[in-house]
Parts: sequence; C-alpha cells; structure tokens
Amino acid sequence: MPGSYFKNRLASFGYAFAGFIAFVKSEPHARIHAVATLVVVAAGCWFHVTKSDWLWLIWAMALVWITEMLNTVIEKMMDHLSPAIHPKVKFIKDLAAAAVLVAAIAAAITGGCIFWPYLLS
Ligand SMILES: Nc1ncnc2c1ncn2[C@@H]1O[C@H](COP(=O)(O)OP(=O)(O)OP(=O)(O)O)[C@@H](O)[C@H]1O
Repeated sequence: MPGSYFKNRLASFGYAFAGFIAFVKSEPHARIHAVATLVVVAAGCWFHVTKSDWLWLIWAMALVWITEMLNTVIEKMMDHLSPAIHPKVKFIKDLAAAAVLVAAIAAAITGGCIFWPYLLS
C-alpha cells in the first residue's frame, strides 16, 4: 500500500535520526565533532564565506562525521563479535581509527585554506 510505503520510509528516517542522537549522547568524540561543527559554522557565518567555501566546509565536516560514525560502528561490532584480545581486532580497530585521522587532517587543511585569508584580511 502506498500509505504504508511512505510510513515505512518516514520510520527509517526516524531510526537514522535516533541513531545520530544516540551517537552524540554516548560518544565523547561525537561531542567534540559537534562543538567543532558549531565553531566552523559560526566562523563561516562571521566571515561571510563564499558558497563554494561553504560546500568545501560541508563536505569536510561530513567526511569527519561519517568516518567517526563508521569507526564507532566497527568498534562496537568488534567488541560485540570478538570481545577477546586479538591482533586482527587491533588491526581492524586501528585502521578504522586511521580513517578518522585522515579525514580530520583533510578537514583541518581545508578549514585552514578557507579561513586563513579571512583571518589575514
Ligand atoms: N579486542 C582487542 N584486541 C586487540 N586489541 C584491541 C582490542 N580492543 C581494542 N584494542 C586496541 O587497544 C587500543 C585501544 O582501544 P580502544 O577501543 O580503547 O580505542 P580508543 O580509540 O581509545 O576507543 P574509544 O573510542 O572508546 O576512546 C587500540 O590500539 C585498539 O586497537
């Protein structure tokens, strides 16, 4: 039935939103990203950055959020499926953390390139 199709899609958005809220509530790293996001958005508004600057900032922030969420998923999944100490688990977790590091470095460089000229002017 078309009615239940849209109801199910709406429910899926609800689950995704609930997942995001749970992530921010339970993970200290997520709260750091939330603060960083607010600071970047405030700085973008303050300096009136251009539309293309906003697009770069949005993608950089999204990349960090997405990698951090996937890192958390992998950590939780490994803790659930393989709670014992194992070198493969260490490799998997460290690699997932490295993905966040790469995203964070790329985002920091992006932010620096965008805001530096505004700070100088
Ligand atoms: N089951 C395991 N077997 C082997 N090494 C593990 C295991 N669980 C965690 N480690 C390793 O121990 C170190 C710390 O892991 P932990 O999960 O506490 O990371 P963290 O980034 O500090 O996590 P959090 O996001 O909870 O702060 C990492 O190098 C990780 O790979």
